[in-house]
Amino acid sequence: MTTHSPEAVERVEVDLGSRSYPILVGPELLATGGEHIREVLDARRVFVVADETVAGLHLPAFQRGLEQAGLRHEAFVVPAGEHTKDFSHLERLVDRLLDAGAERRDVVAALGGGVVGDLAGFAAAVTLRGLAYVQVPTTLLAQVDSSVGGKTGINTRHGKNLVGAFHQPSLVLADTDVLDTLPARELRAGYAEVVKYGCINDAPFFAWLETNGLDVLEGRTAPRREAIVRSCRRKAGIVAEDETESTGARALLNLGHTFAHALEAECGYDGTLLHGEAVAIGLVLAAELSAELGVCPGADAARVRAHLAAAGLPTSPLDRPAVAWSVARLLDHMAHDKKVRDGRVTFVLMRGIGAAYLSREVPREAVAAVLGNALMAA
Ligand SMILES: NC(=O)c1ccc[n+]([C@@H]2O[C@H](COP(=O)([O-])OP(=O)(O)OC[C@H]3O[C@@H](n4cnc5c(N)ncnc54)[C@H](O)[C@@H]3O)[C@@H](O)[C@H]2O)c1
Ligand SMILES: O=C(O)C(=O)C[C@@H](O)[C@H](O)[C@H](O)COP(=O)(O)O
Ligand SMILES: [Zn+2]
Repeated sequence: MTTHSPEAVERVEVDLGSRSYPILVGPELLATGGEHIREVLDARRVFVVADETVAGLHLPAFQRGLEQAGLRHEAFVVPAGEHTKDFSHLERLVDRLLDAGAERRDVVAALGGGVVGDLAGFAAAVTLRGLAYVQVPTTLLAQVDSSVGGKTGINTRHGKNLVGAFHQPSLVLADTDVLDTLPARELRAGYAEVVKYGCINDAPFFAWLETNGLDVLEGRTAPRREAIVRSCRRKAGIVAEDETESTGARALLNLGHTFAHALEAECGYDGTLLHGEAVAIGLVLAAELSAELGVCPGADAARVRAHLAAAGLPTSPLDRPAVAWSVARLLDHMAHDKKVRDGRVTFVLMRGIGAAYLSREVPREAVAAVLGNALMAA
């Protein structure tokens, strides 16, 4: 086994006063996870939540690390996939924590992708009115986005992430080695959220991705770590400015998501569109809506589409031709967006790559026109 120097691990701080925490990014963090947990928490016992796939691949290494650090632990395995982010699995998980005699000094560890992170984080938020938890993200998406910032929750029949809580983790351990087992489709899906940061407020990062994106996807160590660290820095900065999405800054992280959540809801979370794939299409539609409204150069919208396509991501709902897409139904889903105020959806638009902003002035007809164009066969 290769051993890496401690310098190979980079540290990003999420600065939230008493709720601040570090994100560690680098190799072998599963093996050293127990020690890192001990550095930040006086843990009595660690309840590890993982889905079946991740449990088979990475749970033993994480458990060994906990044992080496002298931490007692217990594992709860949940089914893989978006359907697990629901009331029934939340209830089961909370019951299992209580059956195991959870106490306030126990810690939940979410070992997995965004589904496990959101579900286990929410279970931690509500069990005994709040257990500490650590995020151990194992997908690219979770390492660059869902493990950071404390949004936890589940989907309901009304839509995506509609029940949840802001509950910050005490530590994020992003072990870059675990990405070696991640299927290529999942890796690409996570890459869409990386591109999102470039679109929001980091045009040089977007340009860097245009040059280095394929290296990131192919797993070259330095560019991959650079992309993860830079994404975490961007997200940490925005979260520190507006932890609970109350001033508007954090809503920028929702770029592309008003469309994405509607697309996911329309597919019934059945895996036709992964979250990151829906975000890729959503980024293109948000850029095209901005161009349609005359606020964003068409050339920038074209760059967003071209880069996501070059990364092998879908850029149009028609990339999933088996779905009977309908503009009216997508608009209905958007009406449940959490950014609705007085019945109007707040959109995240772009004045160009790296210049996202919020607008409450987007006419429904413009959104319908962009969706209509997207659903017209090429
Ligand atoms: N809380 C937030 O801020 C936030 C941000 C972005 C996305 N999300 C949520 O995250 C979810 C999507 O997360 P995701 O894309 O990580 O999906 P996921 O958690 O479903 O993981 C994707 C698949 O990869 C498998 N997997 C995970 N790690 C693996 C590994 N190392 N090797 C092999 N297989 C592995 C999983 O078993 C699963 O089948 C969505 O529910 C989305 O809403 C939340
Ligand atoms: O952390 C945030 O804030 C985000 O918006 C990140 C998104 O990538 C993520 O998909 C998030 O779960 C969406 O949040 P929601 O509040 O729109 O459900
Ligand atoms: Zn997202």
